[in-house]
Amino acid sequence: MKVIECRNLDIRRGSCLVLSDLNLDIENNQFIGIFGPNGAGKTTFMKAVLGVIPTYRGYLSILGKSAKHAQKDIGYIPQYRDIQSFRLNGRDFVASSVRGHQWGLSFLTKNDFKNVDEALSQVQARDLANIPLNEMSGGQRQRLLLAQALLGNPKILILDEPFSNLDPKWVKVILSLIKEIQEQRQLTILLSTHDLNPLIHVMDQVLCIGNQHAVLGSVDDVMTSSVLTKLYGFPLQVVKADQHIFVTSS
Ligand SMILES: Nc1ncnc2c1ncn2[C@@H]1O[C@H](COP(=O)(O)OP(=O)(O)OP(=O)(O)O)[C@@H](O)[C@H]1O
Repeated sequence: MKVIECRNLDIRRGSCLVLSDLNLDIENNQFIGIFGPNGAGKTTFMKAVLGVIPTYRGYLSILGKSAKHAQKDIGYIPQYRDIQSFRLNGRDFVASSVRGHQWGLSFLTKNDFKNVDEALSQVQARDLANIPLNEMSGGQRQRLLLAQALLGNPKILILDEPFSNLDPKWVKVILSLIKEIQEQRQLTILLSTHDLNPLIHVMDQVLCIGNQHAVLGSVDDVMTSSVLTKLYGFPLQVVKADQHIFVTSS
């Protein structure tokens, strides 16, 4: 089943054409790593899928619906969400997004709290329920953001650079958690990153975005010197060694 379908899609931010003539299909239960230079349009693409940026031309279908109508099927962790200074404890923080589509604090039912506790269990964070956010590590807060994204049983998870502030050990921990949840719930995952190496054994395909274009395929097909040189707009070399990928401009 097609989860995301783009046909001749153009996406603009203001007067700038960020993505042009995008054609791609993403199937159900796929883990997609999104890669590309700064400012290429990774966040823009993810926000178009989320239905918060309008598309300019072409066709975009999410789970057979318009992006706006599919919003309830998507869990999202935005880039740079700084929750460090929040005075809430872990459980209240996750609970605060139970009715994410409503303004202000809302009354939560017993069933809502049951769902919050299930989400905390799923990300192995029951022990964080009563701890204030400002006393947690970055990796612990990342678990709570993941718990929030899982509320409402989404079919798609969009994670915008979820590892940017984590050390390699925490990247591994959070990534295994995401993979486990994906397999259990048969989710489609879009995860953007500037380092694909931790994802190599976890993702099904790479979506590389650059120079207004995007290429979707296996790591072997996409992470090549010729594809990256085209998308980055200057000569790049890709070296694969010891199950790692090195991208270099020399
Ligand atoms: N709110 C906005 N209004 C106008 N242009 C924007 C806006 N946000 C981003 N842009 C532009 O859209 C382009 C794509 O930005 P985007 O944030 O999607 O890139 P990215 O690939 O996610 O970058 P990074 O890896 O640095 O996070 C950039 O040229 C950026 O300047």
